[in-house]
Formats: sequence, C-alpha cells, structure tokens
Amino acid sequence: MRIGICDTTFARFDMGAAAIDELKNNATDLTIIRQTVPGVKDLPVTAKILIEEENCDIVMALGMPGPMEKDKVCAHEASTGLINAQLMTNKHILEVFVHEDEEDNPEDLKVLAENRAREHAQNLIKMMYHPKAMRKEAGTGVREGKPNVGPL
Ligand SMILES: Cc1nc2c(=O)[nH]c(=O)nc-2n(C[C@H](O)[C@H](O)[C@H](O)CO)c1C
Repeated sequence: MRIGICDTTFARFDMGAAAIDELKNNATDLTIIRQTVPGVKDLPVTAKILIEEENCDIVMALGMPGPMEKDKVCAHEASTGLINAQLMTNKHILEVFVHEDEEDNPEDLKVLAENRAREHAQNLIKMMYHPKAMRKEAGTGVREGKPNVGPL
C-alpha cells in the first residue's frame, strides 16, 4: 500500500508526523510518501500529484485553517479543491483540518491536532485494510480528535 501524506508549514502542530507515526504503528506493508507545502490551498494539487505521479492508493491532507475570515475562505477553497482532486482521480483524500479557533487554549489545540491526525490515520487503516471494521461503526457518532457523541 502506498500512502501519501501532504501537510503544511502554516499549521502550528506537526500533524503529518503524528499521522505517519500512527500509520506505522498499525500497519507494516506500507510505503509513505510525504510532501509539505506552505498552506491549505496548496494541498489539492499536491494530493493529486501523490496519486497520479507517486501512485499513492490514498492520501491524507492535513492542514490548520487560521481564525480569520480570509482563512476560512481559504479553507473552503482548499476543501473544494480536495473534493475535485478526489473526483478527478477516483481515490480518497482524507481531509484532516483543525481550525485554529476550535480551541482557545494552545495546549488544547495541540492535543486536538495530534488526536485528530492519529484518529484519521486509524480511519485510513480501517478503510484500506479492514473495511468490515469500518462498516461496524456506521451510524455510531464517531468524532475525530474529540469525544465520540454516540448514536441517537
Ligand atoms: C489567508 C491564508 N490563510 C491560510 C490558512 O488559514 N491556513 C493555511 O494553511 N494557509 C493559509 N493561506 C496560505 C494558502 O493556503 C497558500 O499556501 C498560499 O496562498 C500559497 O499558494 C492563506 C493565504
């Protein structure tokens, strides 16, 4: 399995490293190709290159949109780009964004960023290696980086 990791220097926590550590702890037969770019709007083409030129089977795109209105616009544009890249390549690109204003306290933001990166890495492992385990969690109110909310 070839897994692409793209992340940004704009992010205030190294989510790419956390994701890679989690992937390596949970699967052995994987090759990881990592590309780091300045910001979230650079992620879509990077993910597409990882799929088309580096033959990745799936990609994680990790980024941290800032708290300002212009950052939120950038995040929406990046998100739309990531969806387009998925449709163009027929491969999953897991968007792992942590918005800087999800937490007030920097220490809490750090914990959220690490946990979200790791839990999406676990999602990737389930999707690619254990799809039946993923199916078992359908409709169970899973959240990444925060406590699960549970089913209705
Ligand atoms: C305003 C802005 N906000 C963010 C952000 O919140 N998070 C982020 O990762 N990157 C941001 N960027 C940078 C752009 O995504 C991009 O890197 C540059 O426009 C260069 O293509 C910009 C320009």
